[in-house]
Amino acid sequence: MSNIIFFYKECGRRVNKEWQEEQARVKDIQTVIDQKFIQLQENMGGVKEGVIELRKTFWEDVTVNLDEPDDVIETFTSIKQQAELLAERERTHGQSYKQLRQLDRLKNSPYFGRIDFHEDGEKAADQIYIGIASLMDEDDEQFLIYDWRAPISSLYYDYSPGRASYQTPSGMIEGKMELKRQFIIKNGQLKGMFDTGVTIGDSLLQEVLGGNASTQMKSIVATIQREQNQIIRNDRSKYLIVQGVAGSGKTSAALQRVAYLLYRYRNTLSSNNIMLFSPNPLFNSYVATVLPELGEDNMEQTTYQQYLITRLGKEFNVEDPFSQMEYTLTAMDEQGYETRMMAIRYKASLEFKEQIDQYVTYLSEQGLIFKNILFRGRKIFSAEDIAKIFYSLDRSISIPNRMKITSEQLLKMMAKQERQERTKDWVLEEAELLDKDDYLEVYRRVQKEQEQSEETFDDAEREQRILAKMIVNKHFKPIRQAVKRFKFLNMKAVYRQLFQLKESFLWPEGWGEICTATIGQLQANALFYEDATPYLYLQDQLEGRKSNTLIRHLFIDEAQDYSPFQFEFLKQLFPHCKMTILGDVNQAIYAHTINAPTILGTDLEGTEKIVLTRSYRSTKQIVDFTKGIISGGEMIEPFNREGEKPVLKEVADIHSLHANIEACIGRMKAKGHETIAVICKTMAESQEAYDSLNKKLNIRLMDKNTNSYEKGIVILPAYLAKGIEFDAVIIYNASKQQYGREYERKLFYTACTRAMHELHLFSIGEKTTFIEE
Ligand SMILES: Nc1ncnc2c1ncn2[C@@H]1O[C@H](COP(=O)(O)OP(=O)(O)OP(=O)(O)O)[C@@H](O)[C@H]1O
Repeated sequence: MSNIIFFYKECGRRVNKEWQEEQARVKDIQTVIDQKFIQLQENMGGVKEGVIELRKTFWEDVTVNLDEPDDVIETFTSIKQQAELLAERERTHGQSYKQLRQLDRLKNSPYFGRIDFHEDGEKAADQIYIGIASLMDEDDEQFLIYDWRAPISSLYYDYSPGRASYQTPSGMIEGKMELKRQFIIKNGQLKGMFDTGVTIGDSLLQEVLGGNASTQMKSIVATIQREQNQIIRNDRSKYLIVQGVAGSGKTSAALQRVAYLLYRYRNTLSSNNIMLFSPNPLFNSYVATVLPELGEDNMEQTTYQQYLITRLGKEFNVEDPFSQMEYTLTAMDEQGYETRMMAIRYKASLEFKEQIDQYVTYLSEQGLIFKNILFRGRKIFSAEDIAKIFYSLDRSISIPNRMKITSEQLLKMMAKQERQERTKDWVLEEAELLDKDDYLEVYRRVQKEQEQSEETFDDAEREQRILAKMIVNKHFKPIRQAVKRFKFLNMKAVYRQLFQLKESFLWPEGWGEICTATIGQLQANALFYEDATPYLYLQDQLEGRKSNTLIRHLFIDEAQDYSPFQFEFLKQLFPHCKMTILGDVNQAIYAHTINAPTILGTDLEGTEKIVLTRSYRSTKQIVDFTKGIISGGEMIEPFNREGEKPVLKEVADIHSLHANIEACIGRMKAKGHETIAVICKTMAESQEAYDSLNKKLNIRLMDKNTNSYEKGIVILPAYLAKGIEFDAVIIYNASKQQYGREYERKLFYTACTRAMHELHLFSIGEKTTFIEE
């Protein structure tokens, strides 16, 4: 940073004067912020007291009168008005609190950029200062700072001085950019400033990227690159697909895009309308601070596995993708391995989806399997009865609608059975065991009936009748609910049957073995990861789609890991959503991606594609090394940041490996690297490495349940390091034996591209052939 200050102070009187003017402006802005802060606090005090007072006196201003129906309505209206008033005050208070936090952030670093833009037809250029939020002057008339997401701010990211234009809701504005300046302001002090050319502050980017890796992702608003800005501000496409090389800023751009959308559509879109699907829980927490840092609430975050568990977790032991990955990487010698690999690939494909669609057509005519409905252990409807109802309905009605009609008919018939049940002996017996609360309830109902009915009944008889009704109703309730939720469909058996049908389906080679393995698994109430999506897809075709309409924008990060089948399923789940899909084909590490299309190749209507080829994470030396691992790596351009060349060392055995790694870690620490990762191929290898290295080093083992990490030394398998980065990376054993199959090439690439400043590779014996000479 000192270079930049030095540069400016040494550049003569003119520059010095400008420096002073800018420093003075920073001071002036601070004064305005202080005034606004005080004013807002005063207002807030009033609002806060108002809220407390209103909560206290809530019932005093409400007239409660329940005598006549009209009075009840009036009371209800009065409570509603009071509640609305309170909610409004609470909202105002919440907003003011948010503004206070925003001012606090601005005070430290009010802006990072300035452009002087001379709009065509205007007399002079305007000075536009750009920061993470906008700020008006004391009279709320002029912008002192423009939000980085404002239309005019895009000039800063898209142009160098010269002719420039930007889009506004009312059309294109053209003009000339006369100056583009970058600032570094910390703790309210101007620390550096320089005028920039084409790209935004190469030097500033150097500074930012040269720093230590962080355990939480940072916002990049001050240094967004032009190509990233195209992603962030894209308003048009239904599907925005970003293929970006490792470290090209896909995740960063995605998060700034969320902030942009929240700003651009602030009247219609809020953070709970946006969802991010991320690769694992660790990644979820890694990115969780970016939006709050920008003054926005976090979007909804989930992983695909979390979704699967919500829907299937109660019925099955659902395998997670990491266990599947561990299997595909370690079980090569186990019996049935090839079959499983084949199954993983086939069940991820659109061919399998088509077979399921065909199966659904078949089920429309025959073959649906139902369950008996039991009441107190007694069958009240047999599976056959239900099948009869279902298949007696007109075949032109869709399956989900027929399910609905069947459910309604069953409910009707159940109501009849329920009435008959009330006179049975067990009801009387149970009545004797009722507790006090139940009796009170019965008494209350008896009273009510008495008031309403003109006939006179024997109270005891009335009581008995109500009691019986209550008891039977209680027992029927869960069954009724289950029927409403179509639980009478034997979904597990229907899915299993798919693997038992031979005729009229076009099954792939090896299908017989796939079927045996799948059925075995289902019988143990377990579901392979590759079965979970097809299972839910089939269920939704039969029971009706469960679509989420709250989410209006979906972000899928690490999208290369999703299968075409999963993508179809997601589209069905989020039918009205716009999607931003980000990934890197070279990091497609799951077995289903072998020789298969990824969703990054999607070409649906409304798709726009952006390719990022510049890598910002790693030094030039690391990028030059990693681009040699994959085919087509020539197109990857490193950002010009120098570092040491990656080092590979072949060692004789595991003892020597550990001794070398210990020494290497010692050197890394001495150089000031704060996050150092020993990346293994699998969890099994990570555990082994940990057990040994742990004896001498303070080291943490990360597994699939880890959801945050601190600075220090960590050991983890490559597939969990996805999306995150470290100052220094040590590849535990880059041998030919470990990384020998073509399938492991991308895993190896993913591991190596996690390094920001230093990469060290060790190999027991001969190194992998993925490393070029
Ligand atoms: N414009 C930028 N300004 C500053 N830093 C940037 C910029 N773009 C990317 N970076 C930095 O580069 C690193 C990689 O970014 P990010 O993780 O978003 O890339 P990615 O494409 O998602 O990577 P991967 O696919 O390898 O997980 C991060 O440290 C990020 O802060």
